[in-house]
Amino acid sequence: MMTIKIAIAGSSGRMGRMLIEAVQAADDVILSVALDRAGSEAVGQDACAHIGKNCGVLITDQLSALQNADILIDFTRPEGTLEHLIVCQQYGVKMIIGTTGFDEAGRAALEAASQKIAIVSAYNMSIGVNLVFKLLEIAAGALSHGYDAEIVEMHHKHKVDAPSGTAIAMGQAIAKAWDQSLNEIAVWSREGITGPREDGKIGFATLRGGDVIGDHTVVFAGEGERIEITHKASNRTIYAQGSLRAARFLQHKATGLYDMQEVLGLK
Ligand SMILES: NC(=O)C1=CN([C@@H]2O[C@H](COP(=O)(O)OP(=O)(O)OC[C@H]3O[C@@H](n4cnc5c(N)ncnc54)[C@H](OP(=O)(O)O)[C@@H]3O)[C@@H](O)[C@H]2O)C=CC1
Ligand SMILES: O=C(O)C1=N[C@H](C(=O)O)C[C@H](O)C1
Repeated sequence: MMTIKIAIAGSSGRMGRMLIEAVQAADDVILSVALDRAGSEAVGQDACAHIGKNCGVLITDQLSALQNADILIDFTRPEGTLEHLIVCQQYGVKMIIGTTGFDEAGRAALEAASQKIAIVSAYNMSIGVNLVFKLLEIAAGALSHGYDAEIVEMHHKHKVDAPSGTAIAMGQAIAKAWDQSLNEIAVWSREGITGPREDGKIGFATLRGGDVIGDHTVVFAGEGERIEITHKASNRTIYAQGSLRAARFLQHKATGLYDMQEVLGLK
């Protein structure tokens, strides 16, 4: 069994810490690089300090350290991920990207880079949410007439993007089943005298507060009944474990852009 050398970006972030812990606990991966951005107080500290361990990998802001990794796992911000993407192409380092909030140009950059390196990019790395995407395909296919789709998500108060990447991906799954483009039929928020709801639209509602890790509900509301499909995360370890599955999957890929459905064999 080959040990995969893992680099982690945003090492002192909520997901970065969780990923370091997961890498430490697994026996087929090893932490070789821990990155944080220049100016972060974490730079120079041992990457495992938050779990009361000394793993001998110091957090660095030097992206050239990436040449010591096989795969970078990146849960940061779009601008950070896009910077890392350039360096990963330079050194032939594969990427697992959990960062949300990319615009069209950002997504195009990932697509272009995937001709040089293998990338898994997914707005949600958990098995549960990826299974929900499948359920949504079935539900939306069966409920394409006479049902209104609404997506409600709630996250912790530190989250900076809205709606969540997962909510957008859920909308995309429904729109695809309806043979539509999400941008054409999404109602991203509502306020004031909105008029009656139009048929065929997908509505989004965003809640932020406290320490909620990630709740998503899709409602299909019809005359006389309502179907609700909900996923609630209670621990970030689901995203870290999904990322490690993606790392094992990427071991056998040289180039290409993949999602978690492909990693989990759900496509
Ligand atoms: N796909 C999935 O399954 C999941 C995706 N996410 C996504 O992951 C991302 C991170 O979430 P979370 O860990 O909660 O966020 P945090 O804010 O806790 O952590 C972000 C980390 O990235 C660093 N960072 C911020 N900007 C940059 C930059 N420009 N360059 C390099 N590093 C940077 C931060 O450093 P500093 O503190 O110095 O700013 C911090 O260490 C979000 O986009 C979130 O939506 C989250 C959970 C699951
Ligand atoms: O920022 C978060 O925390 C999360 N972000 C992802 C998203 O935007 O969908 C995934 C998960 O919901 C947690």
